[in-house]
Amino acid sequence: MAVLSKHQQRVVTLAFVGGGAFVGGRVLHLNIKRFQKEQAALCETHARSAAQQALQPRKAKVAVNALFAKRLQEILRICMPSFTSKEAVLVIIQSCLLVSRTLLTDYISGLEGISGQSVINQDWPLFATNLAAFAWAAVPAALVNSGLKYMQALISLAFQQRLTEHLHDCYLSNRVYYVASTLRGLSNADQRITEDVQKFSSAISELFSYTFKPMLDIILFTRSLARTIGYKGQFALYAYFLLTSAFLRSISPPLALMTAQEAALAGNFRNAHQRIVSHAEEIAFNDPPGGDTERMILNDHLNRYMRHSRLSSFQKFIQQVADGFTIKYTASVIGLLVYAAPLYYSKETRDSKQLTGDYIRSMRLMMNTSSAIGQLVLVYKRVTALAGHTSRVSELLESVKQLSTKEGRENRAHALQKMVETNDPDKIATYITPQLKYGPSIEFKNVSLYSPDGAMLVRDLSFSVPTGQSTIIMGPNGSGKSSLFRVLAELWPLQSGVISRPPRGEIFYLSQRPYLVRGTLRDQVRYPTPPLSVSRATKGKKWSSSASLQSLKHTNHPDDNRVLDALDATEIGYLVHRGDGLDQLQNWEETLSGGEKQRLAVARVLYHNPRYAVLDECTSAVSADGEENLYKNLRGSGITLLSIAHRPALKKYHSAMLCLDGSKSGCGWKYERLDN
Ligand SMILES: Nc1ncnc2c1ncn2[C@@H]1O[C@H](COP(=O)(O)OP(=O)(O)OP(=O)(O)O)[C@@H](O)[C@H]1O
Repeated sequence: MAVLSKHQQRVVTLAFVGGGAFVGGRVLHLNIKRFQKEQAALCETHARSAAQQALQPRKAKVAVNALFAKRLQEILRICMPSFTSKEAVLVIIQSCLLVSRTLLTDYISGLEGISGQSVINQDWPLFATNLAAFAWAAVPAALVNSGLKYMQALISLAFQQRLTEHLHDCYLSNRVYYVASTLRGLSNADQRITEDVQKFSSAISELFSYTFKPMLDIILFTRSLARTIGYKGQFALYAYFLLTSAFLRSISPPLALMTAQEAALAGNFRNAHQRIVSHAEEIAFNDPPGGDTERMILNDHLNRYMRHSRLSSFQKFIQQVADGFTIKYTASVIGLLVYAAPLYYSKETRDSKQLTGDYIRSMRLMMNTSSAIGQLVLVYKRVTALAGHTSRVSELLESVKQLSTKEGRENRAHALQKMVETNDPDKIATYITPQLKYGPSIEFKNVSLYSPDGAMLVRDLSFSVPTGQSTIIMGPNGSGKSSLFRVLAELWPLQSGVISRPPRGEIFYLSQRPYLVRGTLRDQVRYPTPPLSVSRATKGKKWSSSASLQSLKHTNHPDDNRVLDALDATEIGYLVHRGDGLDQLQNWEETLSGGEKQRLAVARVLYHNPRYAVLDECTSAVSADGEENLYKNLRGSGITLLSIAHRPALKKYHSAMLCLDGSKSGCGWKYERLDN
C-alpha cells in the first residue's frame, strides 16, 4: 500500500472530518424529524376531545420564517412601545456601550502592536509610555465590559416586565384564563407567562448584543486591517465564512422546533408535579404505600423530557464539533494564510521591527474579526432558539388576544354553533337566535343548553326567577345543572334562546369548592374585593384571643363589623379567636375543613348582600342542620337564591323548583311552584 505524505494525510483527515460531520448531521436531521412527530403528539395530550381541538387555533410551523419575523415584530412592539420608552433608552445606552467597546478594542490592539515593536527595538521609553496608556485603557474597558452585561440584564428584565404585564391585562380580562384553560386547551399558560416570557426576553436581549457587536467589529476592524493587509485578503476570509455558514446551515437540525418542544415537555412535567401538590390529600389516602401510580406518571413525563433533552444535547455536540472545526480552528489557519500570502509573494523587503509591530496588531485584529464573523455565523443558532421561544409566547399572545376581543368571542361561538348543528340535526327545529340581555331579573326563554362538545343537555328551557322568588334546581348527575349556571354567567356561549339577567355585581356565585385567596381572614370574606395590604392591617390593634366576638367589633377597617356579622351568621366566628383576629394570615386552603370553607364562602355572600346568589351545591359538606341554618340566613337577608341542591329538605327555602331529567334522548325539564 502506498504510504501517504504528511500533507496528503492532513488532506485526507480534513476530508474525513468534514464528510463525517456532514453525513452525521444529515443522519441526525432525519432522526430528529421522526422524533419530532412523536413529541408533537405527546405535547398535545392536553387537548381533550376532537371538538375542543376544532376550537383551537391551527398550530403554525415553528421555524425561522416570515411568520417568525411577523410574530417577533409584534412582540417587540409590546416590549418597546415607543422610541422614548424606558426600554428604548436602555437599548440606546447598550448600543453606545457596544460602539465604545469596539473602539476600545481597536485602540488596545494598536497599543499591543506598539508594545511588541518597542520591545523588539529595545525602545524602553516608548515601552513605558505605552504601558501607562495600556493601564489607563483598562479602566474604561473594564467598565464598558461590565456595563454591557448589566445593560443586557436590564433590557431583559424590562422586556419581561412589559410583556408579562401586557399578558396579565389580556389574560385576566373577560375571563380569558377560563376559556383558555378549560375550553381551548391552551397548554400550561402559567409556564408560558412565567418561564417562556423570561427565556424569550433574555434570548432577545442577548441576540441584540451578539449581532450588533460583531457587525460593528467587522466594519471597524476591516478598515483598520486594510492598512496592513489590504482588502483582498480580508475578502478571502469573508468568502470562507460565507461558504462555512451555508454548510453549517445545511446540516443544522430544526433548533426552533426543538426549543419549543423542550419547553412544552418541561411544562408538562412541572404540571404533573403541581397536580400532586394540589391533590396531595386524595392521593395520599388512596395511593399504594410505594406511591407506584404517581411515580409511574411522573417518571413517564420525566422520561419524555429527558429523552428529548438527551437528543438535543447530542445534536448540539455534533453541531459544536462542526462549528468549532470550521469556524474556530480552520478560520485561524485561513487568517494566517491571508496575512502571510501577500508577504510571501511581495518583492520588497520590509523592516523586520516594523513588521513585528504590524504582525502583532494584525493578528490581534484578525482574531477579533474572525471571532466577530464566527459569532455572526453562529447567530442563526440564537435566532432559531429565539424562534422557539417566540412561538411559545406568540401562541399565548394570539390566543388571549383573540379571546379577549369581541370578534374572537364571536368566532368561537360560531365554531361551536357549527359543531352543535353537526351533532344535532333536530336543532334547526328548536333554534332561536341566541340573545343575552341585561334586565332586573333572571329569565330563560326557549334556551337549549349544549356542552362544549356540542352535546345537547337541556332542550327548550323556559323559566324565570323574579326577585324574591328563589328557585331550587334538581336533577341527576351530568344533567346540565352547573352548565345552566355557566351559560348564565357567560362562561359558555349561549347557543339558542334568550337569557335575561341582572348585570355582574348583582349576582354572586358560589361553587362546591370555594376559592380561598391568599390573605387575611378579612380578605377571605371581602373577596372578590381586592385584599387590603397586610402591613397596613397589622398596624392596628392586636386581637385578644379571649375577647368575645361582640367585644371585637371595633373599626380596624370600616367594614370589620360587617365582616364579623357575616362570620357570626355562618357559625364560624370562632376563627377570629384563633390568631390575629381578622388580620390573621394562614394557608386557608390547608387549615380549614371542607365545611368551614363552604361556610366562609356563604359568609362572603352575606357580606356582599347581592340581589341574586347562584349556589352550586355550595353547602354539600355542611351538616344537615348547619345547611338549613345557612339557607335560613341567606333567605333572611333578602337575597334571591338560584340553588342546585340534592337534599329535599332545602326545598322549603325556595318558591319554585326546576327539575332536569338528564335523559340523553329527551333532554327534558319540569318547572313547578312550591308552597313556601
Ligand atoms: N368543559 C367541558 N367540556 C366538555 N363537556 C363538559 C365540560 N364540562 C361539563 N361537561 C359535560 O356536560 C355535562 C353536564 O355537566 P354539568 O356539570 O352541568 O352536570 P351537573 O348536572 O351539574 O352534574 P353534577 O350533579 O354531577 O354536578 C356532563 O356530561 C359533563 O361531562
